[in-house]
Amino acid sequence: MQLQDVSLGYLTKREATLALESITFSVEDGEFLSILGPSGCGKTTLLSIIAGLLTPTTGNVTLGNQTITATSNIGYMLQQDYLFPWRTIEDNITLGLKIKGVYSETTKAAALNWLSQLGLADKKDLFPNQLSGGMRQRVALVRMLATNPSMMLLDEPFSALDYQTKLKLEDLVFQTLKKEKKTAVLVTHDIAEAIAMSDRVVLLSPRPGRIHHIFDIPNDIAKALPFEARQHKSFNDQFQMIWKEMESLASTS
Ligand SMILES: Nc1ncnc2c1ncn2[C@@H]1O[C@H](COP(=O)(O)OP(=O)(O)OP(=O)(O)O)[C@@H](O)[C@H]1O
Repeated sequence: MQLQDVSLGYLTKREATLALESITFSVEDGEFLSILGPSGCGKTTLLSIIAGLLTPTTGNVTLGNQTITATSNIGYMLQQDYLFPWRTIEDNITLGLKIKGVYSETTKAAALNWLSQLGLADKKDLFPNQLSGGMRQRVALVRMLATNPSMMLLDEPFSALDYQTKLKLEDLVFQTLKKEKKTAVLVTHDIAEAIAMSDRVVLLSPRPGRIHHIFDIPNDIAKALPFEARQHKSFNDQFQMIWKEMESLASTS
């Protein structure tokens, strides 16, 4: 996936806001990339552009050789799980298949297999309000995987969870996406989460959102499970380095 000189301005009746300016980077196939930055720097806007939901004012975004659009095969996992409360877990995880017109015995079996791999086989006939927050996010992960997307977009998917659940789910998501060799882009406020999960971290500066720096996470951290990565002796050095850069942004904005 490639972003080339992407800028986006929001126009309201009162004012024009340049939310993003000259954003250029690429994400390699199978790479896990995080976008980090202070509130209002344009992270969600950037993710919406990558998803094809917003069209950049200038520049372009391509996946393979094609410009990304809202119909590109991209999966989402968001802070809220957005499961439909009146549908069973099975109906929720197969809904995307039905919408895309690819629902069949084979694709349904694959979705149920994911549910089983993520430890929720016995929950398929329950409704979302009968599950814990962590389980619901696992269902959201299954729903995303069921349509076999080319790329996964994760917008703060762990931030509403308690700390223990969050750490466990980070490992599960990381392991699953790596096993499937999926390309993933994560938006987060959390420096430690970005380091623990990613191959690279893009730090945005605010007003307008620009690339401040792209950090390469050393392999011994990037390739380890997030929980193990957090225990690594050089993890804290990475944290301090990115923390200082974020602090410098806060003091200049
Ligand atoms: N629909 C909109 N109309 C006008 N301005 C907008 C709109 N959405 C976002 N903005 C502005 O664009 C800028 C970037 O917003 P965005 O939500 O992308 O930032 P963010 O980094 O995701 O913030 P946060 O971390 O707080 O969620 C902000 O100045 C915001 O006020």
